[in-house]
Amino acid sequence: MKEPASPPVVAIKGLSLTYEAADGPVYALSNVDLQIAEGEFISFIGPSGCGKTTLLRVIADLEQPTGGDIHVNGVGPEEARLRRDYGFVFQAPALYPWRTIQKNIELPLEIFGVSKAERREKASKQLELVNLKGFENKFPWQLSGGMQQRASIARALSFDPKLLLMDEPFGALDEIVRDHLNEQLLKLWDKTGKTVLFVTHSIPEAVFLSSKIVVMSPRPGRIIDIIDASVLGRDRTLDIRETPEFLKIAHRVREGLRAGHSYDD
Ligand SMILES: Nc1ncnc2c1ncn2[C@@H]1O[C@H](COP(=O)(O)OP(=O)(O)OP(=O)(O)O)[C@@H](O)[C@H]1O
Repeated sequence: MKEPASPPVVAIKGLSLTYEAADGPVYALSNVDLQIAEGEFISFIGPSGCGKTTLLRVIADLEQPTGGDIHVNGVGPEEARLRRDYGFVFQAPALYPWRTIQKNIELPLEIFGVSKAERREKASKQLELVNLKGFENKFPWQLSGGMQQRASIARALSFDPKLLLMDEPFGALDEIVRDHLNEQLLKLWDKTGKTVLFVTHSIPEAVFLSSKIVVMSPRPGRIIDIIDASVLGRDRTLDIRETPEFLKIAHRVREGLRAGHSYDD
């Protein structure tokens, strides 16, 4: 008999968000429907202004939608946030320069009042997961950009959230470093079984990392295609990017982006 499907980690129905700007309304999200299952790696891709960041921020309870429904692990975004269901990684590592790497990773735990011994243990586990063992006593400025971003991933994972939200985390890094981090992130995903929501502008990055790719379009911000990439398996290495299966998915993403592009951009 078939196992009953577990409830979606993120369930979004008819979601809209309109910003009231000085020169009129901005339709950042319009009628978005999306279901994300546990353990998926979902990338959001689309041109600037299509609402990728807004969608992530709504899920993280950093913005309030103006219409529709959203549930995260079966509750509203606020309750999920208070329950610490999310970790958030931003484009800039945003580490505190006066704290060591260890102390930066411990920070969310410190805020939540976790004891010193437990903080140490949890931070050490995450340091190992992102391959930063041995760098715990360094300051952020002593680390490369890629290492700093790995430290901010460890910080987001410090209280072991079920959901990792990543807003263009590798956008500012050069291609070689980015490739390397993509491989490490896939391994981390496989090891931890987290559900990852990842914003990117890069087609190869989206296809390489994801189990599903959500293609978005601006004015109004909306989803125009959802592409299943599970045919690529979970155990991927960078050379998968040369395979016909990979190129076929990349082609479909590109077609989606082209169809949703307005040429007055
Ligand atoms: N606080 C705000 N007030 C008014 N408009 C906003 C606000 N935040 C975002 N917007 C607008 O909402 C739209 C969606 O923005 P959002 O940042 O979500 O897009 P994005 O797809 O993440 O873009 P990018 O790829 O450039 O980061 C854009 O037109 C943006 O200018």
